[in-house]
Amino acid sequence: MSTMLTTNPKLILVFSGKRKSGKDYVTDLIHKRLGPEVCCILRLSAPLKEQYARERGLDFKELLGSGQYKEQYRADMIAWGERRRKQDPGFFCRLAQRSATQPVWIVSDARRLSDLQWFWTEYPNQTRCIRVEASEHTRRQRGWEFTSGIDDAESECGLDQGVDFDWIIRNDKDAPPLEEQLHLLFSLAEEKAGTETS
Ligand SMILES: Nc1ncnc2c1ncn2[C@@H]1O[C@H](COP(=O)(O)OP(=O)(O)O)[C@@H](O)[C@H]1O
Ligand SMILES: C[C@@](O)(CCOP(=O)(O)OP(=O)(O)O)CC(=O)O
Repeated sequence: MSTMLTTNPKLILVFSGKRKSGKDYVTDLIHKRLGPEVCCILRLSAPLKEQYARERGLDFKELLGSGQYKEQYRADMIAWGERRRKQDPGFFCRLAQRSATQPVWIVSDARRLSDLQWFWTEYPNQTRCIRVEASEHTRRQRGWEFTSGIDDAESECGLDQGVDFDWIIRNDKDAPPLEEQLHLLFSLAEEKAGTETS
């Protein structure tokens, strides 16, 4: 199924990172700083969870949350999503961007090379890839526990090698403040959106 690309963004920031590394925390911070007129957050997992919840009569909002509810279904959602991606690697990317109209898009949850390749192919000049990193100690403090079949599978490891990220954001207590690490990214976004203040 091919979806017409509905708008032409100036900048697409594609984030990835392990569970509890802080993808949502960092992208929410950027969204608050740039504002909803300038940027929107696209979650590739949102259309997946919406369809999965509909098919199984589950609570979509709970699946979008960060609690234990989604963890119960994560393995099955991964398998369900991978079956869809096998037929059409860009399926969730197209659905996630269909109503985006702002000049800056923040994709908060890329997990596979096919996710990055879709954006690089459709928007080669606008796409930048950012990796959010946190130590396992930090992630455990945030509620992460290693789960075999998930944390050693493509959903969590698909971008561990072979990607030359444009930025790496270290999201640990001993890392430089996020505002400092994100400074150049904020400047780029404001320049591309034409909102930079001199
Ligand atoms: N720099 C930070 N300072 C304080 N809390 C953080 C920070 N980064 C992440 N968190 C918290 O850790 C938890 C996991 O972060 P989240 O962004 O949901 O991770 P991910 O989306 O990568 O799974 C959330 O409760 C979030 O509020
Ligand atoms: C089936 C998934 O889309 C579920 C992703 O759920 P979240 O995006 O909520 O995950 P984290 O925020 O990293 O904990 C993963 C996939 O492989 O597509």
